[in-house]
Amino acid sequence: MLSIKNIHASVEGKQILKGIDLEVKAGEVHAIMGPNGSGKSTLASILAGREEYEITEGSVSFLGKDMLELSPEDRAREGLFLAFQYPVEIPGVSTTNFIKTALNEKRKYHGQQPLDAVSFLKLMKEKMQLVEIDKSLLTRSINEGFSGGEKKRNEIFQMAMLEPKLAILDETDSGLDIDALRIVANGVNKLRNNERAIIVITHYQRLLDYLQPDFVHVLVNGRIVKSGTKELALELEEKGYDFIKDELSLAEAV
Ligand SMILES: Nc1ncnc2c1ncn2[C@@H]1O[C@H](COP(=O)(O)OP(=O)(O)OP(=O)(O)O)[C@@H](O)[C@H]1O
Repeated sequence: MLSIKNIHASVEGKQILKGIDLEVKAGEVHAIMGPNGSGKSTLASILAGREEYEITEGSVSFLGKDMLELSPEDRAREGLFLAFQYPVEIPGVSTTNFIKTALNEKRKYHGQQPLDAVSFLKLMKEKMQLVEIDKSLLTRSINEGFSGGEKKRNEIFQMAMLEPKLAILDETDSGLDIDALRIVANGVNKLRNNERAIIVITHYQRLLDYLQPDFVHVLVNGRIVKSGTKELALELEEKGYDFIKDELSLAEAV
């Protein structure tokens, strides 16, 4: 599904990613954790194709294609979805219209007819139940005046509607109350299947309790310095990042 090899990236001349390697297969859920400022969102941004990030070395293949050669729009049409850490407000555009346009663009790219109004509404209804989102939010301008939790739930609703091959959730758990966290995590779990991969960027073990990732990676200072199973997240919760930094300094000294 996704193969990241030796990615180096910089922004405004500052090197942030210093050699990332990551292999993600269909059906897998990967969690990326790491201290503030270590480069987690930057990794998500370069995968989505944000232009201010310069990739200075390395390659990314997505579904067998050279991802870095694709425009951000084509990456989305190919099946990439990014749930933003800070979802943007788009005044004057309702979530419903936004999703309808995105969905039909994707269908057109894959040679399919636009979804008719009845099928679209049926799909909306089904997915609304999945993420337990209030109908009134969908007719309002995207994210305008939404609470932090509503914005995050709206991101997962968009994911449910667009049915991506690869979803990257950047701190989707931040700002959620305990019930909303459970609802969002359950929504994500329902969207798991053998043909879809999910990368979750998070600071909190609690989300991973619900999601049960297959792999956990720790990103420190622009590199993945440790990978493991979900037990690694428990160890991090207990010991903090210092033990990894200590291991790193020991390895460097040796
Ligand atoms: N557009 C930008 N302009 C300048 N610096 C940037 C930009 N984007 C990221 N950086 C810098 O890159 C570094 C990594 O930031 P990034 O947001 O990727 O970290 P993160 O691991 O996601 O952090 P957090 O856990 O706090 O969200 C930080 O020092 C940040 O200030």
